[in-house]
Amino acid sequence: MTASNDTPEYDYDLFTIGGGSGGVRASRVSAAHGARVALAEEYRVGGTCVIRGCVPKKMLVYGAHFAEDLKDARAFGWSTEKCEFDWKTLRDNVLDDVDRLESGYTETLENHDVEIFKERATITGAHEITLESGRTVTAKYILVATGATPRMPSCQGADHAISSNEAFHLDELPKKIIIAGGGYIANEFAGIFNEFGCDVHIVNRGDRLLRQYDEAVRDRLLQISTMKGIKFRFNTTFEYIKPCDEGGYFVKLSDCDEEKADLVMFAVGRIPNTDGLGLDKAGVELGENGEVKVDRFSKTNVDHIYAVGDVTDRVQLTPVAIREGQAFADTVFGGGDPVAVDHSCIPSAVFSHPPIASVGMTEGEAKNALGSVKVYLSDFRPMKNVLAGRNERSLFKMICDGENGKIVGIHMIAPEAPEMMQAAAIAVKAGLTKEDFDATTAIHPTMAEELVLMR
Ligand SMILES: Cc1cc2nc3c(=O)[nH]c(=O)nc-3n(C[C@H](O)[C@H](O)[C@H](O)COP(=O)(O)OP(=O)(O)OC[C@H]3O[C@@H](n4cnc5c(N)ncnc54)[C@H](O)[C@@H]3O)c2cc1C
Ligand SMILES: NC(=O)c1ccc[n+]([C@@H]2O[C@H](COP(=O)([O-])OP(=O)(O)OC[C@H]3O[C@@H](n4cnc5c(N)ncnc54)[C@H](O)[C@@H]3O)[C@@H](O)[C@H]2O)c1
Repeated sequence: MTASNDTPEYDYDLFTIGGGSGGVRASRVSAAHGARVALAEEYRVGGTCVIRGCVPKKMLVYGAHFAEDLKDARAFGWSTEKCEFDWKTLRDNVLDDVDRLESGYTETLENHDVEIFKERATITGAHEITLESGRTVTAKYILVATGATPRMPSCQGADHAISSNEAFHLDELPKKIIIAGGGYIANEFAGIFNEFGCDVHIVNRGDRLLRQYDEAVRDRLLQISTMKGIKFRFNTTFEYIKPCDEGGYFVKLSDCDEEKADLVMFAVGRIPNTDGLGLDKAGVELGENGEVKVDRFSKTNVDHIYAVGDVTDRVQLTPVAIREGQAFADTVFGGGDPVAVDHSCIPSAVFSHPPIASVGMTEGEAKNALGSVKVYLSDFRPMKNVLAGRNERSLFKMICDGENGKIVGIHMIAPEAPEMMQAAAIAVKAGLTKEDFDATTAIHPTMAEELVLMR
């Protein structure tokens, strides 16, 4: 594209606010299409996923899993009695790798001639952006890719609690931690802290964990997590958090006696970052949770302002933000037909211990949508767990359309379930049937072979 020749009246063809998964992809690809691009990032280039989300979280999950592997190793003949865990070593290695990734993302943008402003940006006019330093610039298009921020409930003393942002930087591990929430972050960090030997308590406002996942895998996670020592309380809210003179906090939950904990963490959802962004100055419409409202091409009600990623509160996942950023760049600067992201059948995973992975409809959703469904189950103890004496069963569940056998959902809880699900999701997205799976020869001995052997 040759937008630079078409728009000499603006400083840039595109100004992206937010250097996370969506903003970086959109900026890099727009620049590759020939646009003159600038990007503002108020914290660190790479955004939530790279700096304080998926990537460092997954490294902690790996680190935590050694606790079980080292224990299980004894049944395989290894002596591991003298093994010790040092939190600071893991924390610092993870933070060093985050630094490395941040440099990589910055370099990629610079190699594509994207100008980076390492400061907060706000919209101050239809095409005008003002940087924290006071500098004002103009752009033909503005992309809002500001992500989301942890929601902090408003009980007395809520400011004593940490969010996932701080969890990566702790000076020491808490002996006892109370985690509010029952979603992705609560379950992932409960698994991490529990494996490191902390006494973990999950407190959920509602009556179920991970409500968007299939009931069978959710129940299995609750059962295994309880067996591993994580404590759960449902239908409970926080009344207060008060600091204790000798360190830690007094915590009062509804219907419970006051108790002591070393740390309280809130993981109760994330709210779109639109506060004070100046979207009102440009007439951009927001939804009731502050999310930027967009059409299927990620365009707001204002023709030259687009939004991608968590700030639109469609699906808060990195690969979705990246796809939306790519589609935006191709639509606006690619010179071809507009590209919309298909938000159906998105696979996802919870990196709990063990992890959950899922694609498509749950059994309940399928029954509501289709009426007649056929469900196949495989409930098994992985070979490695049998030898290790680990009493943890895995569960695979396949939901098919009762009329034509088309697979409409697969749900798993098993070691490496997310790795297996990525491949299975291709088949579900492509509309394959149970017969197609049955026609595929198993790879033996694997856990994944259960996918083609289900009855
Ligand atoms: C603990 C945790 C674990 C997660 N794990 C996973 C996972 O395993 N898999 C997965 O798919 N997803 C995961 N996610 C979700 C994933 O991180 C997000 O969906 C993804 O990062 C969204 O990308 P984004 O570009 O929309 O926003 P972000 O990556 O949040 O980027 C937005 C950027 O905008 C910047 N910004 C905001 N306002 C301004 C402003 N006014 N001026 C300048 N800069 C601004 C912010 O500093 C931020 O860097 C996790 C999230 C968390 C919190
Ligand atoms: N593996 C992954 O892909 C991954 C990992 C982490 C985060 N994420 C993304 O980040 C988003 C945010 O994660 P999250 O775990 O914060 O939110 P979530 O929406 O997954 O879960 C929020 C949970 O908090 C509970 N809750 C709400 N208010 C509460 C209160 N006052 N007290 C106690 N419980 C309360 C809800 O019932 C719900 O169970 C996710 O929706 C997901 O899109 C993805």
